[in-house]
Amino acid sequence: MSELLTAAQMRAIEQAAIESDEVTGLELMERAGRGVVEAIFEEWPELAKTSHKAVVLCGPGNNGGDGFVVARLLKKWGWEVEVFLYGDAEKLPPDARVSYGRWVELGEVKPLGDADFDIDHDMGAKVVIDAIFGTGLSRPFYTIGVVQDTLNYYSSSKDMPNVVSVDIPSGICADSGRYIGYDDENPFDSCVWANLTVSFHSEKLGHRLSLGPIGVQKIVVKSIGIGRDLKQRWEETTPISTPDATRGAGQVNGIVKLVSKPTWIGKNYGWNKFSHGHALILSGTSGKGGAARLSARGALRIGAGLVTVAPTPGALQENAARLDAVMLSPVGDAQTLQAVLADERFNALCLGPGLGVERARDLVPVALAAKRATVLDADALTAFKDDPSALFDMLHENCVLTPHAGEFARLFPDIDKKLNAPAAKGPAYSKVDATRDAAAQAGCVVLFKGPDTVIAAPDGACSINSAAYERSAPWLATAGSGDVLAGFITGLLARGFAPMPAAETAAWLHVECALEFGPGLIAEDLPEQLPSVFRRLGA
Ligand SMILES: NC(=O)C1=CN([C@@H]2O[C@H](COP(=O)(O)OP(=O)(O)OC[C@H]3O[C@@H](n4cnc5c(N)ncnc54)[C@H](O)[C@@H]3O)[C@@H](O)[C@H]2O)[C@@H](O)CC1
Ligand SMILES: Nc1ncnc2c1ncn2[C@@H]1O[C@H](COP(=O)(O)OP(=O)(O)O)[C@@H](O)[C@H]1O
Ligand SMILES: [K+]
Repeated sequence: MSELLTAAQMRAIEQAAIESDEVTGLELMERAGRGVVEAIFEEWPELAKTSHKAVVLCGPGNNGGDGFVVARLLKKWGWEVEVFLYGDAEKLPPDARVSYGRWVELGEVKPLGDADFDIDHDMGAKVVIDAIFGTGLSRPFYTIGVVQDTLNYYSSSKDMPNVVSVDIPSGICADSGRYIGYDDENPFDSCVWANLTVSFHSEKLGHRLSLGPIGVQKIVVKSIGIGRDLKQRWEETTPISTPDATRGAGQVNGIVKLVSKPTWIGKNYGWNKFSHGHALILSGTSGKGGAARLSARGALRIGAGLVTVAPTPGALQENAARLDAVMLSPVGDAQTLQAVLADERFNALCLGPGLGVERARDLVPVALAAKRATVLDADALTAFKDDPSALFDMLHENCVLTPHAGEFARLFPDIDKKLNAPAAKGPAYSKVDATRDAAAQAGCVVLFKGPDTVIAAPDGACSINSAAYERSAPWLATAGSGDVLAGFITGLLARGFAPMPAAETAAWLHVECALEFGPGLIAEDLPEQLPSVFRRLGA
């Protein structure tokens, strides 16, 4: 899995490199600028063939410094380059000041002010470089409206320039993906909208979270030669509990992972079905069984040895007519569930999809008392909205909660309030912060759904399953798809996966199934994609 860094983590890694005399800050800036130019020519090879015009917008920090390097390199490549600076050249940080000085030997710098700025629209710039703010954006940048107006002007012209953001589009918080100072509900003209974003060393959280990917559009990461061994040294010398001024304790080297292709998913067919566990999916009353059947199908396809659906006695016929490989066992009340769970072979439970809130309130305590690996979703979460702490008191470390945004708000109202407060300054409280806080509060793994699904454990371990860029699958937001995800997790738990890898692997496969099918997908299609996805993975 690759790593997603916060601005503070990136700064610490850069600092460690500089302090070890491996490299200077100015060299890193040069490498960053070179990386941007390389990425431009890789993305649009025709641009490298003849000279063109670029407009470079520089800001008051080191992101602006990168911009001056790009301007110089493009000029040396023979391009016409027009440079604007937001801020005062005399106040630039040292490395950016040097890069500015190297540029002014080649060309002029015009002011980029709060009013309209004077780009010659007829010049036909092929590329606009956004080097106004990077990881250091700390407060709202309302001039973005002026910048974006100018870019919009270009966008409506025939010869549209390519907007390339250095590190992250200006206006986006690198830690949270939120647009600082703007209303998340109405984010237009609140950040630079790039065609390509070129970041350095590792992606930042903001490239994957929240609205980040909308502004980023396409992300390329360029090496700036900071060695892995150096990062390892930094991690070893930075205890996990080191407090960080901006993030609180325990989050400096608690690096978030980007969930990627699982290294192992294969089922060992040398064993028998009992060695792959027996999942029990609790279901509801007659006419409400679809959701649990979707979960059951998901659990079976992902490789649970046996799957049993447990509806009310009255819903037995309905389910019998719809299920073949999945078994049935009626559960009328809490007592019956307790009796069923006397059979130790049921090693993974799923409660929530189509369960009914009343029934969930009765059955969840019995299920949790049985201490099996347990997924709680949908009604099993909503059932505790009036007293979430009653649920948290019963949870154990083998549980996974899978809330969508609405369920998250019901179970964790205080955390949700923080997450939804306007992002007035950077770094803003993020979905990663929220999910970590929720996992700590609940005492188990929490998987917070969305195109940026965040999975966190109580010890701070955290990963993002991103359905952005080449894995964008908006058609996955279809009725019942969450039920299938709950089933996937339950199936992997039945197979013996620990909660965190079960949640990560299930979420990754869930998106993979959606990509495999494509638009037009309905929830029933998801489990049916697993065989071909597994084949592709060589499982
Ligand atoms: N950390 C690293 O390892 C490297 C960083 N580099 C570049 O350096 C960037 C980070 O540089 P900085 O930390 O200087 O951050 P930025 O260049 O993003 O800007 C920070 C500066 O802008 C000011 N500022 C923040 N929000 C403002 C607002 N709304 N209006 C006006 N001023 C505002 C801050 O007070 C600070 O002076 C990265 O994004 C990257 O482009 C690269 O040079 C390569 C290496
Ligand atoms: N824009 C999106 N792109 C990719 N996946 C998404 C998107 N929006 C939602 N999802 C995923 O779709 C699923 C929806 O689950 P959920 O909200 O529980 O719906 P339901 O209750 O109908 O099953 C979740 O796995 C979520 O992560
Ligand atoms: K930028």
